[in-house]
Amino acid sequence: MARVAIYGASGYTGLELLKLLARHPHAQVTALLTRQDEAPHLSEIHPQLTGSFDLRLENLSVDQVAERADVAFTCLPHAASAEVCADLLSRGVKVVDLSADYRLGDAGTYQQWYGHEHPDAARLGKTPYGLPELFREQIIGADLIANPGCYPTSAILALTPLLRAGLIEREGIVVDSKSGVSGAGRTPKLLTHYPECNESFSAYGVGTHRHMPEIDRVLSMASDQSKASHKAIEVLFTPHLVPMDRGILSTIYATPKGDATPASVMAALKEAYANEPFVSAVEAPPATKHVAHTNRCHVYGTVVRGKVLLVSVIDNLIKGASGAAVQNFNLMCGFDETTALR
Ligand SMILES: NC(=O)C1=CN([C@@H]2O[C@H](COP(=O)(O)OP(=O)(O)OC[C@H]3O[C@@H](n4cnc5c(N)ncnc54)[C@H](OP(=O)(O)O)[C@@H]3O)[C@@H](O)[C@H]2O)C=CC1
Ligand SMILES: CC(=O)N[C@@H](CCC(=O)OP(=O)(O)O)C(=O)O
Repeated sequence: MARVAIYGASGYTGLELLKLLARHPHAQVTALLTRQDEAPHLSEIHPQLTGSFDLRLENLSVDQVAERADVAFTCLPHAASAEVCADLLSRGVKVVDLSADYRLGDAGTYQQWYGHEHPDAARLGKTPYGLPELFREQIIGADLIANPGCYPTSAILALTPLLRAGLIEREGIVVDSKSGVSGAGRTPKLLTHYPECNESFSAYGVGTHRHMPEIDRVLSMASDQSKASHKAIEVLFTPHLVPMDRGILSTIYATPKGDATPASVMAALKEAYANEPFVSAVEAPPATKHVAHTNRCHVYGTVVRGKVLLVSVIDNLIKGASGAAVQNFNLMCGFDETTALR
C-alpha cells in the first residue's frame, strides 16, 4: 500500500486523479493540499466525490506531508511545482510532477520558453519522461517522474513509430492540435471565460507555445536511438481551443520517406502498439469521444497527396495528465501498470 498526497487537489487534474485513486487497491490518499487555510471538506470542492473520501483539503508543511505520504502528485502550475518537488524529494517522498517543470533537458531552454529561472535546474535532463510506451524502463522504480504535457502525448505517440521505422523525414513535421477547455485548468482565465470561448474556435500560442520544445526534445530522444549524429527534430506546433469540455485531437503532417504507403504507415503504428494496454492503431480517423474519460490514445495514419497524415486522440485530463500519472505511479511503486486504469 502506498500513502498518497495530492498538491493542487482542488483543480481539474486533482479531481481526475482522485476519481482514479478511489478505485486503486494499493493507494491510500492521506493528504490533500491547498494554499487556503479554511480546510474545506473535499465534497465542498468537488461535489462529484461526495461519499468517496472523508478528507479535508489542508495547508500543510512539507514536513507534515512527508510524515503522512510515500508518494506525492503535484498538480500545480509550473515553477510552484518544482519548488515543492525539490522539498519532497529531499525528505524521501517520491513525486509524479504533473506540471511541465522537469520535461525539458536544460535550464537555458526552460528559461527561454517559460520566461523565468528554473527553481530546481540540477534535475533537468535527468528526470524520466513519463510516457511508459516509450520510456518504461526508466520509469520503473524512479523517485521523480516528469508527467508529459497533454498535447505532446498526442503528438509523440503518433509520430515516434514512424520516425523509428524510417517512414517519415525528421524535417518539416507539422502538428496541428485542438483541445477542449479543461486543458486550461479550473483556475479562471480570460481565454476560457464562457462568452470568450463558447461557439468560437481559435488558435493560440502561435509560434510560442511551450509544448513545441517539449515535443522536439522527446521526439529527438525517442527516435535517435542508433544515430547520435542526427540533428535535433524541430516541429511546427499550433494549439487550438475548441468549445468542448475535454479531449485533444492532433492532425499531423510529415514528409514520407522510404517505403511509406497507407499500408506501411498503419503497419508501423500497429506493430509499435501491439502489446500496449492503452494505445491502439485504429483503421479510421478517430474522434475525441472514442477515448473520453479513458487512459487510451487512438492513432490513425495514411498517405495523402505526398504527405503522411496522422490523427491522434486522447482525453487531456486522463491519458494527457492524471491517467498517465497513475500509470507512472504504478510503475514507480511496482504495481501492475494498468491498476485502476482499465
Ligand atoms: N488541465 C489539463 O488538461 C492538464 C494540465 N496539466 C498540468 O497539470 C498542472 C495542474 O493543472 P490543472 O489541474 O488543470 O490546474 P487547475 O488550475 O485546475 O488547478 C491547479 C491548482 O493548483 C493550486 N495553485 C494554483 N496556483 C498556485 C500557485 N501559484 N502555487 C501553489 N498552488 C497553486 C490551486 O489550488 P488551491 O487554490 O486550492 O491552492 C489550483 O486549484 C498544471 O501544471 C497543468 O499545466 C498537464 C496536462 C494536462
Ligand atoms: C487548452 C489549454 O489551455 N491547454 C493548456 C495545456 C495544458 C498542459 O498540458 O499544460 P502543461 O504543459 O503546463 O502541463 C495550455 O495550452 O497551456
